[in-house]
Amino acid sequence: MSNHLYLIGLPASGKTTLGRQLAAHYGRGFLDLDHRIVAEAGQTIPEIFASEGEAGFRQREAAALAAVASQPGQPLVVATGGGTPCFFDNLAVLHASGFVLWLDVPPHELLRRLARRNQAATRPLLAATATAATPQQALAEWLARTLEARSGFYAQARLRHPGGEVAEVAAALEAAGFRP
Ligand SMILES: Nc1ncnc2c1ncn2[C@@H]1O[C@H](COP(=O)(O)OP(=O)(O)O)[C@@H](O)[C@H]1O
Ligand SMILES: O=C(O)C1=C[C@@H](OP(=O)(O)O)[C@@H](O)[C@H](O)C1
Ligand SMILES: [Mg+2]
Repeated sequence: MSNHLYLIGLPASGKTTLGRQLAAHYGRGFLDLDHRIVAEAGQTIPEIFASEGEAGFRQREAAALAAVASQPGQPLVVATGGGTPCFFDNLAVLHASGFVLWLDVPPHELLRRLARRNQAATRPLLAATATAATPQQALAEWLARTLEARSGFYAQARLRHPGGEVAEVAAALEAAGFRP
């Protein structure tokens, strides 16, 4: 098992964005689990959801995580997808193979980021909110509902942090016991 640094949290919490920055900061490789799933499937995330349903996507996600967790070589910074820790035994796999950071960004900030053009288009779970009569309200409700359902998983992270400047997050990680 490896010693990866995993980022977990709701969509738009910045797992991909901050993950890349942390990888550069620590001189580690960066891996986005969703990008790996897309490369292996030869389909986009919305295409996978359309052809195989969420169940098919979750199978692919668990398989991709298991492969990353056990891959030999240098430890990486890994951005997971928003649902990754909440299915199968993925949370145990995360803890067994690295340090888990929950990017806990307030829902009003997630709402602001996700309301931007095209953010819902690449995230099939949000697609229905974009075509709702009141998209902002539908998005806010989805975020509240999803945080409620997932917070018990997210809260098991070694560190809960709102994100921000990479040096600040790195200092918090090291104070919480992360060894680069
Ligand atoms: N700290 C931040 N401040 C403002 N916007 C951000 C921040 N982090 C990410 N974003 C923006 O939010 C959107 C989603 O970020 P992303 O890194 O893809 O999140 P995730 O991988 O958690 O879904 C992107 O448009 C990104 O530019
Ligand atoms: O929250 C989720 O269940 C999902 C989040 C997405 O990743 P991001 O959190 O990077 O948007 C992606 O894995 C898929 O659309 C499902
Ligand atoms: Mg992402």
